[in-house]
Amino acid sequence: MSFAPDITETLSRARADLRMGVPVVLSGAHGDALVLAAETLDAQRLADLHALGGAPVLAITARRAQTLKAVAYDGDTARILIDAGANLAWILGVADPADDLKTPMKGPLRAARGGDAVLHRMAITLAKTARLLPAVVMLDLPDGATFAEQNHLTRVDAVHAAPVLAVTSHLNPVVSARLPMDVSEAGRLHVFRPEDGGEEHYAMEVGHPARDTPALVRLHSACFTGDLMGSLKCDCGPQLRGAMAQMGAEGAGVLLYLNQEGRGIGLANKMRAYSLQDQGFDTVEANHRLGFEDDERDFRLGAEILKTMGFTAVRLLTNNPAKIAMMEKAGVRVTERVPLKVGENAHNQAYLATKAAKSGHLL
Ligand SMILES: Nc1nc2c(ncn2[C@@H]2O[C@H](COP(=O)(O)OP(=O)(O)OP(=O)(O)O)[C@@H](O)[C@H]2O)c(=O)[nH]1
Ligand SMILES: [Zn+2]
Repeated sequence: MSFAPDITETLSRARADLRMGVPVVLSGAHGDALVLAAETLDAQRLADLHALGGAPVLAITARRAQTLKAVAYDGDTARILIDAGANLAWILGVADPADDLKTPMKGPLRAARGGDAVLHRMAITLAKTARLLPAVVMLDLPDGATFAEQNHLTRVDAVHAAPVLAVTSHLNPVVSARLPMDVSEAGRLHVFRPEDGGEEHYAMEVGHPARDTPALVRLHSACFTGDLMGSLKCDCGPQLRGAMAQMGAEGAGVLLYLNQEGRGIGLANKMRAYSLQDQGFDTVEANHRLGFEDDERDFRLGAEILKTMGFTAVRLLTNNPAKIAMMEKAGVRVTERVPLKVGENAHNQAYLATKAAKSGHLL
């Protein structure tokens, strides 16, 4: 018998630790490393890290490295060398593009070449899934197990973690209850909870959609600013209400409300992206400067919820062909794309044009 956390639970702990600024230890096939998220690093822990000696690096994505004109020897990842004199401001300056234009010269940045970046890549994935900036300070450890034990740190077995990080966590239905709404009095809200301790997602069932014919479905990604604040920078609010209205008018449908704020980068990072957009970058460039891909969402979880609810074919309300492709790949047939073109205004015209030009959205 063991009450010890399994690998999925240990990964969840590691994310929580990184968010708090507590280091974690990654143990791989060829060595161990101490990991700290750049965003939550403080001066004391940085001083402690320097005191350990060795050669710490700041692992960033190739996207961020490109902006900084650093060489990504590891393909999608770059290991930037941290000099003994590097202070917190320098590390944050490399990790966070907020002041790129004000203080463009952070380098020249030197990147590590030898060895591999398996643990670094995994640490960046952990930071991303913890909704932090994708930048982590790392130091090789001769004996990670002992170090973790002595310092009471979470230690992740990277070999076991890799396959877990590659798939979406299984979602369990938690509860559903009747929810009369303005678009339909016959509403039912279902809550789904992932096994990895991540954010819950919701399915809003409108009316009583049949399971044996394609249902009208919308996969909606959370947008606090658009859905709730009436932001004019995007079209999310009108899309949410438009989809609900259409389901109400047809008498049936399912709206999945997926908590993937900011195309999966979280609200804090989305606001960082907005700040870059105010400096003249478009929505895609802003994500790249932060070190993210254009779209970090995983729509497989939407497909999983639909299948759990008994839907195998849908009429999908979207302008995004990537959503259709992901649904089909995940085993949900899309029999029809139902366009959802609402909410264009003077503030979001350029944003919608960028999504059409760079992300393949249908106009
Ligand atoms: N990173 C980032 N996310 C944004 C920005 N503007 C809106 N978002 C997020 O983008 C997502 C919009 O998602 P959706 O409307 O579901 O998806 P879509 O890809 O636009 O596709 P359809 O609306 O289905 O055509 C939400 O998670 C928003 O929070 C932005 O400038 N940067
Ligand atoms: Zn939005």
